[in-house]
Amino acid sequence: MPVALVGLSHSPLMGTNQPADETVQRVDAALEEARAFVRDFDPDLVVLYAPDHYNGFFYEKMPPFCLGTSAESVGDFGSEAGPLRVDTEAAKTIAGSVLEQDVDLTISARMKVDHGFVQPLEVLFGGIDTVDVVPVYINGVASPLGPVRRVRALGEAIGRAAADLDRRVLFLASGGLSHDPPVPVLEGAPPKVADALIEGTPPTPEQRARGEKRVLQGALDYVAGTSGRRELNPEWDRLVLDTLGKGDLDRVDTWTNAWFEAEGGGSAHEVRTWIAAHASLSAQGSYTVRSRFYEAIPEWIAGFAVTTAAPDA
Ligand SMILES: O=C(O)CCC(=O)/C=C/C=C(\O)C(=O)O
Ligand SMILES: [Fe+2]
Repeated sequence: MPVALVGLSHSPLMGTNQPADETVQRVDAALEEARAFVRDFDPDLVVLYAPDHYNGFFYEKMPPFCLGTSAESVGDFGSEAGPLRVDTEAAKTIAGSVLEQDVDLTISARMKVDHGFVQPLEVLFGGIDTVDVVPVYINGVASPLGPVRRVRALGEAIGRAAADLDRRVLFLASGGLSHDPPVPVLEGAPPKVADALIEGTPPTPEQRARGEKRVLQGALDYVAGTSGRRELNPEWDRLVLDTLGKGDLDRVDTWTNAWFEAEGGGSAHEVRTWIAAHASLSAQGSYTVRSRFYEAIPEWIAGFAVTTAAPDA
């Protein structure tokens, strides 16, 4: 079946804490190129790999991966709230096939998602209800994390499952690359924060506003060079993009979580979504990158990339 891939960084600060006009114009051009690629491919199903930022997944039960047979956006950081257009039948078929392939997978019949899922749908498709989606959560923030080879195994299994569908499937990765925004951490958290991370008590509007302000302040500190957090790392980001672009997934298998954090910061684990999407594409043979944009954008706390890829003929 026809397949294609788009990799897209997300940032909750896109549109609110804008970098210089020239940067915005370059990003817009890259996004327009990705939109043209998607229009040309004309997918009728999007397998969307994205992380969560303690809006849908909590430590009471924290799965490494979860496929939604239905999903609803919480609407954080001004992202669209409401139900995603999940193709429940396709989601169930893919989940069943993955499990049959000996890869464990949690499913959710009522998955809550945040800007990590919503932003790529808004950017590429103009909203959360314009294209059929199978949302796949990949834990990229809540330690402990398993080895990235398990992400590859999941991605390949989903790729094989998608091949059995009579659909035009776009594998879409949301997140990464190097970035270290102020996302809460359970270890050492004060009791109230720990409770929220474990139990997932929905934040009040005031609490949500405080979290969003904290991220904005984090970005202002990044720009000023006073954040004290891991700097963006363009060299590392290019290495990651080169390796994924070449389809060298055996090398990816050797990457450790400690290396991700040392080189890319705490949220660099979001690259897991890119690994999953490339593994899905690789399940149908070799592929070639069709376009690639990269720029380190401190205003968005993001090593920011947009890439497209398609199978070799
Ligand atoms: O601190 C909070 O309450 C919210 C933190 C948050 O959601 C940060 C998100 C950052 C990204 O999604 C990112 O940079 O990838
Ligand atoms: Fe994120």
